[in-house]
Amino acid sequence: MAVSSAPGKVYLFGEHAVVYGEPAVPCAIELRARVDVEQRADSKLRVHAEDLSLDGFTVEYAGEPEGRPDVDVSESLLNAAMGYVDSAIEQVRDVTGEDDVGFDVTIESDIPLGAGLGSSAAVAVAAIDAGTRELGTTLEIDELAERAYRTEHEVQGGQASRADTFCSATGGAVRVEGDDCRSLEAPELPIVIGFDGGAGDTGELVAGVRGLREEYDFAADTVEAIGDIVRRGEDALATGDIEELGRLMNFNHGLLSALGVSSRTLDSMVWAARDAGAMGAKLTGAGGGGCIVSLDDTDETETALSYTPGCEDAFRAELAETGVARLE
Ligand SMILES: Nc1ncnc2c1ncn2[C@@H]1O[C@H](COP(=O)(O)OP(=O)(O)O)[C@@H](O)[C@H]1O
Ligand SMILES: C[C@@](O)(CCOP(=O)(O)O)CC(=O)O
Ligand SMILES: [Mg+2]
Repeated sequence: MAVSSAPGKVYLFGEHAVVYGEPAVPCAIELRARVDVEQRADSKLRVHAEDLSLDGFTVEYAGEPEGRPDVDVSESLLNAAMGYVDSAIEQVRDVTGEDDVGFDVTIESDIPLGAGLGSSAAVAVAAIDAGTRELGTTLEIDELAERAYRTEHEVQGGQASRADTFCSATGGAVRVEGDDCRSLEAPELPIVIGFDGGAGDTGELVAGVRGLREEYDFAADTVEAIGDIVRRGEDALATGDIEELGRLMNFNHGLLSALGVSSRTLDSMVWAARDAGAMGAKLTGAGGGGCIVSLDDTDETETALSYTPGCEDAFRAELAETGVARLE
């Protein structure tokens, strides 16, 4: 058996715009997905994922050729739920050339699903890493990140950036622009996360922004303006100017909101954080529901969020210096 874990992330800046070639700066956090992979004697794929629930069902499912799990949900919901693991295993088969190999896969994760903290990327990175190692191949980190990106690209309907997967594979703060992926020096950041208990569908939200961008020049300009914010944000990170980082995060949230990917609860958590004195607050990830990220070195934001209607959980997040971890 091989076991790997990989971290989730928050976006300091640049989600969505990064899909269209603008830069983004995500930052890995100490919430991890752990994936155990064991080769089977046959070619079946059996996935045990306790945290994955569909309309209240916890799913244990056998992938092809055993077919779909026996739950009463639509095919599209099922594909959204199962797609990342299925596709990660396809990458393992492709990279090793062992097309008929079967696996038992067990996933345990601290990262809420679909909440903008990059659970999909962490699961893809850890699954591909453990799956390839189980077959005796240890991938370089860049190759692992690239393979995990292909998984996100496929499941998100051909629309994905390398940001989440590179960040999860390498850890730390990173900068991604197209296929240029690099690690960044970052000061210690007082990150506080608010979670509304909900989720958004990344593929759908990305498609929504794409539609706006094609329909309206000013939406395309908004995407470019997010790129400008990221470039200024990089300067602020380099000089350790956390107040400026906060102001830029606020601006970034406004533009994401204009692109239609915020929600009432994300907005109310953002405002609760700002009212409590956070230096900045914005949604993180695809949006629609899920998490906000804010910067505050006092306890005020965490406390205010915990009393904010719609906020289910508020917690401080540490930067994860380690990306993929090879545990067994
Ligand atoms: N613990 C898990 N077990 C199984 N699949 C998971 C797990 N965590 C995430 N996933 C996969 O990732 C998907 C969520 O990814 P996504 O919508 O991109 O949101 P995010 O990456 O922000 O969490 C889930 O629908 C599921 O396919
Ligand atoms: C919206 C996007 O920029 C980030 C999605 O992040 P998450 O899956 O919501 O954690 C999409 C992408 O970069 O592939
Ligand atoms: Mg994702």
